[in-house]
Amino acid sequence: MKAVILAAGRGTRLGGTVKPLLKVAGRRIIDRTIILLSPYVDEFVIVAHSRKIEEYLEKNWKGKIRYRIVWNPEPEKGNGYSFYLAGECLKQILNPDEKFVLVMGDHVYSKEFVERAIEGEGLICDCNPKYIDVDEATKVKCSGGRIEDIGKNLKSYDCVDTGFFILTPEIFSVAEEAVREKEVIGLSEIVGRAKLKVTHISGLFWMDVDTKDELKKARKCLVRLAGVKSYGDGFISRNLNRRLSLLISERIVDFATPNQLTILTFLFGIFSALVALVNIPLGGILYQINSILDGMDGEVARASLRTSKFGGWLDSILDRYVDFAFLVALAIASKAWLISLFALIGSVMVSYSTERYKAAYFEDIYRKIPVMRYLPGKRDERIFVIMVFCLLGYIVELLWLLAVLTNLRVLVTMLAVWRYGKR
Ligand SMILES: O=P(O)(O)O[C@H]1[C@@H](O)[C@@H](OP(=O)(O)O[C@@H]2[C@@H](O)[C@H](O)[C@@H](O)[C@H](O)[C@@H]2O)[C@H](O)[C@@H](O)[C@@H]1O
Ligand SMILES: Nc1ccn([C@@H]2O[C@H](COP(=O)(O)O)[C@@H](O)[C@H]2O)c(=O)n1
Ligand SMILES: [Mg+2]
Repeated sequence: MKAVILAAGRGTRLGGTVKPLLKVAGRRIIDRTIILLSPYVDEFVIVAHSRKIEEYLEKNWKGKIRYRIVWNPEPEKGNGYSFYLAGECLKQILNPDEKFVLVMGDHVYSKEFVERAIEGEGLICDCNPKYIDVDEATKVKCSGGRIEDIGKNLKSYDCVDTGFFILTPEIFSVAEEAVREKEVIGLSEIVGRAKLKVTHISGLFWMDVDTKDELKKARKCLVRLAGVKSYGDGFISRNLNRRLSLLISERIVDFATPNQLTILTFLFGIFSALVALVNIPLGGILYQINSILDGMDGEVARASLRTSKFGGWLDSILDRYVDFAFLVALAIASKAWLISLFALIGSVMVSYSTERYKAAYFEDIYRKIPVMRYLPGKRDERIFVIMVFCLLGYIVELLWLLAVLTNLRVLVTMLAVWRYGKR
């Protein structure tokens, strides 16, 4: 499938910025579009006006994707003219009934939106837009599953235009006719004339980034939506830690990489263990802060489409070292060596048992065996309990609780896998 990205806009409301090169939640808009469409698209046709786009693609995408640039020297003629120029190029390479994707260069889409939209037909519309200012949106009046009327100033409308289209080459004749008749032509007029089919998608994230406020909102939404893991977060993480880590993640997503955050969080965790050697209450507080910060790497990774097997593996490995270091600090402070050993083994085995399930069954245990999600003893819960007991000064009691809780959880995990998780 081919994809057209209209990237010839002048970005007037953003001071002439080349909007497709704007960084939103750690990814330039054009990168996010290419990454999300690449599983479905074998060649991109990018309509551009700025040489910066050509230079950027040359530096970052040459050899990784097939693309060609169509120059639009007259962006003032409207995005319909840009689409017409793309058509003049696409007509040479598309079969008569071959579908292709058309997206706007300044729109940001979630992975879930693209997965649904790519299966659609015609103009992808949103009946219940949750993230945009509807007053600014292009509205669509439908009749019989097709566009009856389209424009920003419609009084009566059924949905809004998401800027995502699944088209066929027959649209090009409509574009040619429109360009012959008018000096300035909008894409809306072309698809309106064509009475394009409409596919409705609702409740999924997409945004048109035209202003600084929309840029900030898109970043915040992407971090919050993609930032949280679907499963695997414990009670403390879901109800406390994520609320705090997301606030930080949305402020640093454009400046830090997931792996940098993993390493920084690890160093902070080791620091909390060293502090615990001399001041257990303070060490406990720092350990809980470390636990909160440990959510940032994944949040930034998911929001910026930069998750990696290595990063996830590194995150998990370094968490074990932090847990080990802190429990060793408690053992030294309490001199309760034997029970500390059992607490240490149990803590590591909680993580090992769930991660080993993933390696053995190639499934997430929390997805496959839902009851596991409610079993206490996940890292966020352990660390919060450790902080409380450190503040109260009950270290030996804490070590006994951890030793019993963690090893019992591993036993229950084995029973749960035996009962529910075997193939
Ligand atoms: O003992 P468990 O809970 O199994 O340990 C898991 C934990 O290390 C995961 O780390 P991640 O960064 O994904 O989870 C964070 C927690 O560590 C923090 O405590 C919490 O506050 C934060 O919100 C995140 O949930 C590893 O990825 C797993 O591999 C590991 O099993
Ligand atoms: N450097 C990293 C760190 C983490 N990830 C991914 O995030 C998951 C952990 O999510 P948290 O929000 O709980 O930290 C981890 O399993 C990886 O999938 C990453 O890709 N790179
Ligand atoms: Mg993490």
